[in-house]
Amino acid sequence: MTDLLAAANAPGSPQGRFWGLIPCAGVGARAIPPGAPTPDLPKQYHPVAGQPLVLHTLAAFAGVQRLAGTLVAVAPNDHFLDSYRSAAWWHLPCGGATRAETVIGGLKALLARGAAQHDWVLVHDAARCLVTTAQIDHLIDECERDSVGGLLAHKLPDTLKTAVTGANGVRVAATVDRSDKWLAQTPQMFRLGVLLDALVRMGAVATDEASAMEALGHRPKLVPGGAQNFKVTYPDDFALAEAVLTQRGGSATLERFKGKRDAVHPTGNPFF
Ligand SMILES: Nc1ccn([C@@H]2O[C@H](COP(=O)(O)OP(=O)(O)OP(=O)(O)O)[C@@H](O)[C@H]2O)c(=O)n1
Ligand SMILES: C[C@](O)(CO)[C@H](O)COP(=O)(O)O
Repeated sequence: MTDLLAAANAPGSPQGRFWGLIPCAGVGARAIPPGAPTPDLPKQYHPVAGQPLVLHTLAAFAGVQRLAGTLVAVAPNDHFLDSYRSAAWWHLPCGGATRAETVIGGLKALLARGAAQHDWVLVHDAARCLVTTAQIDHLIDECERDSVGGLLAHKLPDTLKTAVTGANGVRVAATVDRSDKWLAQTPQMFRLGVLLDALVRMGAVATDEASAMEALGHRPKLVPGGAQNFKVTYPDDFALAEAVLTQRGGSATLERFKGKRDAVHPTGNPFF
C-alpha cells in the first residue's frame, strides 16, 4: 500500500484522473420517524425540493468539469435510477451491507471499468445533497498536490459533552475540549488503489474513508466544508435540506443538466 502511495507521489508520475463515487445503497433507518412503518423507499430517493434527494447530490457532481465520471453504487435489485440518464454519472448494483463494503464494491467497479490505481477518487454520501460544485472543486484544488488526500470537514461549533446513562437517565459526564475537533463530511478524496487497500484492511468498521487511511498512519488534510454540507440522517433533516435548496433557488445545477440525455461529458466519459 505505502508503495502505491509512494509511486503515485514520485516525481514525474502521472497526476491521474478524478472520479466521483457515491455510496447510495443504505436504507436510511434513522430517517424513519419513531413509530412509523418501515418505508420501502430509502432516504436517498425521498423527494426534496422537487427531485429525489440523490439527484441534487449528482447535480453538484455533474457540474465538476474535472471529473472523468461519477459512479453511483446502489444496492443489488435497486432499480430506482434506471429511468434516469446522465452523461456525467452512471449507476451499478455494487452496494454492500455496510457503507465501507459499498465503497469497496464501487472502487473495484471503477478499476474494472478502466480507472487507474493512481487516479483520485472523491467518495461522497448520496445523503449529503447540499454539497455544491464549488465545494467539490475547492476540495480538489486543496488536495490534488497533497501526498495523502483529504476531506471536507466542519470545525465543531458547539460545546461538546460526553454522556453517562444510568437510573437518572442520560446525564453529562464531562465537557470535552473541542479546540481540535472537526465533524467529518464528504467528499473524501484519496488515490484509488491506496484507498481500496486501506478499506479492505480495516473492513466494515471504517465509517469513512479517512479513518481507513488514518489506520495506516496517514494524516488526511481537513478542508473546511461548511454547516450546510450536512448528511440527511434524521426525520427533521429533510425539511432543513428542502429549505436550503429552495432558498438557493432549487437546484440550479440540476436545471443545466435536465433533459440532456445524450449530452457528451466535457471530459469525454468513456462509459457513454
Ligand atoms: N450499506 C450501505 C450503507 C450506507 N450507504 C450510504 O452511505 C451514505 C451515508 O450513510 P448513512 O447516512 O449512515 O446512510 P444509511 O446507512 O442509509 O442510514 P442509516 O444508518 O440511518 O440506516 C448514504 O448515502 C448511504 O446510502 C451505502 O451506500 N451502503
Ligand atoms: C462518511 C460520513 O458521512 C462522515 O461523517 C459518515 O461517517 C457516514 O455516516 P455513518 O452514519 O457513519 O454511516
